[in-house]
Amino acid sequence: MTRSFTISVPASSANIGPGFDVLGISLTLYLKLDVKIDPAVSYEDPHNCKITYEGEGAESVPLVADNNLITRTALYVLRCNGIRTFPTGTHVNVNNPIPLGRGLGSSGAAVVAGVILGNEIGKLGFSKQRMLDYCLMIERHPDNITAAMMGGFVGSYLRELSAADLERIEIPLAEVLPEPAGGADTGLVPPEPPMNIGHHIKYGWAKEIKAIAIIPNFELSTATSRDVLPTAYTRKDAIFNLQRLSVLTTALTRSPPDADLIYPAMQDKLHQPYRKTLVPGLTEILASVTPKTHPGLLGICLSGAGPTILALATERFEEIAQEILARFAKEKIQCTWKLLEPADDGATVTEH
Ligand SMILES: Nc1ncnc2c1ncn2[C@@H]1O[C@H](COP(=O)(O)OP(=O)(O)OP(=O)(O)O)[C@@H](O)[C@H]1O
Ligand SMILES: N[C@@H](CCO)C(=O)O
Repeated sequence: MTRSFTISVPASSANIGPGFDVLGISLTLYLKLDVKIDPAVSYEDPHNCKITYEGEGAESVPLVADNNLITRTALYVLRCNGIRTFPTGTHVNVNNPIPLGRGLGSSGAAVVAGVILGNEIGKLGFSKQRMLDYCLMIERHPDNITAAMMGGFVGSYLRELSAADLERIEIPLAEVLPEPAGGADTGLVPPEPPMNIGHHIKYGWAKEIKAIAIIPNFELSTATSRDVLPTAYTRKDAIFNLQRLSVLTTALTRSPPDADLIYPAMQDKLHQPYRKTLVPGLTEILASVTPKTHPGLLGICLSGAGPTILALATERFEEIAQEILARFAKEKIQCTWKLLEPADDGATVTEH
């Protein structure tokens, strides 16, 4: 029997200033997979999976099942559960409006979509909480993943694992995800993730607050943007962030939002100062676009690992965006911008 369904997963912005690897907001820009399984159709593919792709990344994303992040993740979930390939006649059409490598959680959305695809195809019946465990074996900081899966404004942490569980999660990624094998099934059975790796809480969100994403026209991979960070911090800098984080999570829930409280609470000393070498103009933009110069602005930060800038505001969205666009233009960087809101439902599956 033919089956078709759509998986929808929102973009997300991690960190929100001081919440490095901890805070995430899902955003109303959705990666969509239209999946059709027709056993009467046979695709010439060793994994029985035909991938078609539209949108961001169409020129670069591989369309081979064991090489594409979405389907490779789905294969990992299936193989952990004793299923080697997609069912005969699987067609996955990807529609992706989330720009790649810009700090808007494109890889998080792809991993969440892949885990849900594996769960649906294998009829595994996992809860979102269990699916998060699978996601966290692949993308090992919980901020984007949790926001994309659960939706809304979320805080998350990784449970301290037992020595045995730690061994399972610390194995190299190549041994978790099936390696592209050019068609041959290596027979590898990947390790199942430990239970309940990630814990999260969903905060409220003041209805007046919208998110302006200013997206530069260059990619910055998360790996490169993490490579510039120090391995140790001073007590002073750790306390600086913790103090702000403790205020920010509640300040963003209060109506009307208080810019005097939120703007300073979105300052950070753990990642943004080090990433300025990778995002020309970053320090100047963060310091000069303020609630005083731009009424309506609440706070401003680097979105995830960058280079996108996220400005939270209640009004004058166009004006704020144009100011940041002009500042990037002085650095010879062209940008686009989008006005977004938290995507409350997170990832969803709709049967047709
Ligand atoms: N829809 C997709 N299909 C296949 N691969 C994807 C897709 N989206 C992202 N990827 C993979 O993820 C990479 C980008 O991941 P990266 O973590 O560097 O950036 P990001 O997730 O966009 O940003 P951040 O994690 O800072 O929010 C891409 O280069 C690509 O390999
Ligand atoms: N918290 C992560 C998000 C990027 O995926 C970082 O800033 O490196």
